[in-house]
Amino acid sequence: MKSQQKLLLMSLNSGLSGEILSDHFAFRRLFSCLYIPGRTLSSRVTVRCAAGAADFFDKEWTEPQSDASLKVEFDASAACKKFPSIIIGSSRRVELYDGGSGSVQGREEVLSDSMGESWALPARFCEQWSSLPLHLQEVNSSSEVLEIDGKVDTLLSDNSVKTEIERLADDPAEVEEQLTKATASPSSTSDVTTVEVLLDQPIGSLRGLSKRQSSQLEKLGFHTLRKLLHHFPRTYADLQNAQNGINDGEYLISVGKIISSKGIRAGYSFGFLEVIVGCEIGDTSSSSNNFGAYDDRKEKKMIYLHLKKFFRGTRFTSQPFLRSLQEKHKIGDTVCVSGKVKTMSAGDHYEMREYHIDVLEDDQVSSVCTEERPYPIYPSKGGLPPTTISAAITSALQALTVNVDPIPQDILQEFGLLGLYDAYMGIHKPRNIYDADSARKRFIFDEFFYLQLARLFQMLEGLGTEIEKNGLLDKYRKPELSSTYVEDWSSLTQKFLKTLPYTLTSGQLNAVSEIIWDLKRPVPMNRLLQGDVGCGKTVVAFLACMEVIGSGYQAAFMVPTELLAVQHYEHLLELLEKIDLECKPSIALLTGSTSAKQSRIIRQGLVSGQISMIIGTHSLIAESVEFSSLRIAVVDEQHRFGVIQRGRFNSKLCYAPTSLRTVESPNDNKPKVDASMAPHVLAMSATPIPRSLALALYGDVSLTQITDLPPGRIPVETHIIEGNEHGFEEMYDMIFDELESGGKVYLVYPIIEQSEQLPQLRAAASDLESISKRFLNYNCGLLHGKMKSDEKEEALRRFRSGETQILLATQVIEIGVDIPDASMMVVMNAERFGIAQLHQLRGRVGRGSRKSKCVLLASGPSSCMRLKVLENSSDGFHLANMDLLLRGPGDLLGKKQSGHLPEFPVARLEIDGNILQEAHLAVLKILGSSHNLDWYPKLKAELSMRQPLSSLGD
Ligand SMILES: Nc1ncnc2c1ncn2[C@@H]1O[C@H](COP(=O)(O)OP(=O)(O)OP(=O)(O)O)[C@@H](O)[C@H]1O
Repeated sequence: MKSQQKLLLMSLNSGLSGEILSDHFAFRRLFSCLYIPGRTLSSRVTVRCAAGAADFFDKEWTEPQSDASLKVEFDASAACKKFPSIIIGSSRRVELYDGGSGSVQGREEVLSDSMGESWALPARFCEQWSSLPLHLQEVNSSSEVLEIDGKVDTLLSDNSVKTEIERLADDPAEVEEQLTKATASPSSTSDVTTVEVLLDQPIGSLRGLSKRQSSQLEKLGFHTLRKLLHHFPRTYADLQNAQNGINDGEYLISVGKIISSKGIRAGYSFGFLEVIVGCEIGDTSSSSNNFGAYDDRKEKKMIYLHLKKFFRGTRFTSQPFLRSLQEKHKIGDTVCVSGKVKTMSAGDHYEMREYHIDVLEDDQVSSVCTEERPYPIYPSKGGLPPTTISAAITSALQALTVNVDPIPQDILQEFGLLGLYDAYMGIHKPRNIYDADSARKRFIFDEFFYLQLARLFQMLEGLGTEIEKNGLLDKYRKPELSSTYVEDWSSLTQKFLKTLPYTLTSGQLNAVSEIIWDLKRPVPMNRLLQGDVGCGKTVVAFLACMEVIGSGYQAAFMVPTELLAVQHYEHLLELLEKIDLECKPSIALLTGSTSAKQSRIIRQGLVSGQISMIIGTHSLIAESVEFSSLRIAVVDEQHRFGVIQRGRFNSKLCYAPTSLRTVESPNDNKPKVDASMAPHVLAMSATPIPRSLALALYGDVSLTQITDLPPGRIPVETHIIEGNEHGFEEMYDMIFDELESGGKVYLVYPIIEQSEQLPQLRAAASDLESISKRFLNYNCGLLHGKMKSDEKEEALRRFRSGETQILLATQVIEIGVDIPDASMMVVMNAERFGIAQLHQLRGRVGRGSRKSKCVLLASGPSSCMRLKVLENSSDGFHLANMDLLLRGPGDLLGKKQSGHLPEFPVARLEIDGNILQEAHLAVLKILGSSHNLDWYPKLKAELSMRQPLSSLGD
């Protein structure tokens, strides 16, 4: 039969389902169109597809089968191989609700409640698809079974639908066209209303919330469904991790019952709360346990988690206070506990000092324990229990519809993204951790996508002709890299280059050339210089400053700490020593410790132009500091500075180059700059960022990367040692050998003074005496954040000069400290530091030609495992990725970052650069096809609903 050859029969049992359908966007749209609120989930919908579409599937699927309720059971992977664009599992089934709680009935109620009765009516629904042929809109919602096939079409209660779909099926291109129109046509403005109406519904319209709860949610900023749905889980409980054995120092999530809760007064001004939770887990030690983690035959055992919180101060030791604490935790409550565990001397007892505890409702308990789904744990907000938030989110999810997505299907398809509906479900109700991860990807994509869309859209709007607009988009499609030859650098820059005690690496040379090219343009530069620790960024920035000074302007160099400011100042003075006196620029240092008198002299020098370069801390951006002609602001390790601070340089507009003492008089080659032009900004960072990021993010920020290290560097040999008695002896022996052979050693500590609460942590000041005694023939120094500025400088100076050979320090030395002959570092309680932080710390050694060592002392065997990545790699980018993987998926969400780049609630710029690139391409594609977004009304509406750009850190 003719139709048999070109028809694909698909029966959708249990709702509109079938992964394969959801992965082929044309089908998916068709189903979206056919979905009618009010139909029960058991309805079967069989759709006849065009021959071209049928070719997508293996032969047997093109043959109608005798069983009218043909099941979609096929080898999906075979189809995937044949058609790589089909990604199985990238979308959830087109289920409308989660599990049992989600019935159409429920949804209808929510919708009708929140949107008025009429919304749930088929006619109202079809209004959303105004461009669909009329008779398709008139489909009768009472059709229990809608099937279109030669054999079963009698079941159709409305022939018009059949006719239309059959007609469309004859021409696949037309199917596509109709469906595209249905979703993206400029005329389908009612879709836009749907999305806005849905996501931007006031929170009060949610079903199941009491007045008090909704006003509480309102107060906490959850004004709309959108706001609520963007309250992502902090982590997911995966009970499997407890089933697989527990190691000291591990992050554990477990469910159990509270068996005791006591507020204890342990001293005059010292009290603590101890909550004991008993959890039943699989006994891995049992020999009979060869079964899977959830196998019933597995033997169980109880473990006891002692959750402890300490309080210092007399008012925290009063009985009423302690009683109120203990009463907060009711014996018998089932709770989900997460945190780092420490083994206690009694077997099967573990202590948790930093933990989260969530009380579970009865129904949650069963879902956590039996479903094996990741269980989302929400951060509490403003005292509202996470369970209330979670319940509100569940209601909000029920109010969503599949067509809630403003991003067109073809873009989702092309970039392998979940639809928005699936993403919300995936993040809040994942079936497995991969669901949550795919959902996360979608939200990251959105963050990057809308930011870039808004920027480019605004820029396009400002342009007059189509040619100009296409020209702008072309610029973003093909970013050009430009650089300046050394011969074209100012003579001061060239002289400075010649006096350097080393030759620039090719990475440094390219970086300087790129930056100088920018400096010569009459528009403010906004450039990020990125390179791994110790690659030599400082000298590149110095050269950029020389270029500006050589052209008669001033430079400011801002660093996050006084230590670093002094270090850079002294380093620069040293480098300038060989420059002829008459052209030597005058340099000044301005920090919080600069005396008032000195500071006044410096400020006068800056205003008069007597000082051509200033190095300092954030005091540089104080209102009282003014410049005569500031032309470049270098911001070192800028992630330590807020965006606002950096932006404040812009207010220090430059005037004309006047009475500067520099040699080079302005010449004719000098660009004609606007006297009030904002200064160029050069930010420096060791945080690894993908190359595509800068342009993609801002459009006007350029990225320069140094990818090589100065020659002669020998990779730092890294040792992970367990901090037991034997480990410490081994470490001391290594220090001794290093000192004997003329090396210098940093000992890095997590804290300054020993603490009662954290007795397991080594402390810098407390260890000074014992280390000094142990290494009697050597001198020890101490450096930490609580010391006065001059004491810190002195400690560093003594270590640099070799007066001390051992420096006990805290993480103050993490950033920028440069003592090239320091050859060994020991990090105590290394697991207390993040991987990226340890990488930065380790970067303090191995900066010279001497072979260096780094010893990471771990508190227990499980921490050793985590630190192993540092033993195997010294690549900052790789380590940033590993850091994230090791911390687990829980940490992927809701992590705020600060710094030079916009703040993204979900995205992590160090690792999500590829998604950013995809979002960039998607934006170009969309704006390329519709400059004013008229073809994409949903997107246009979404843009207007999103936060203004300024709040994204611009
Ligand atoms: N081309 C080079 N050849 C040899 N040594 C160099 C070269 N460039 C820089 N150095 C030296 O390398 C050391 C590290 O340089 P610098 O402090 O600029 O690194 P950085 O990139 O700022 O590192 P960090 O991010 O750790 O602060 C310095 O002692 C510097 O003098």
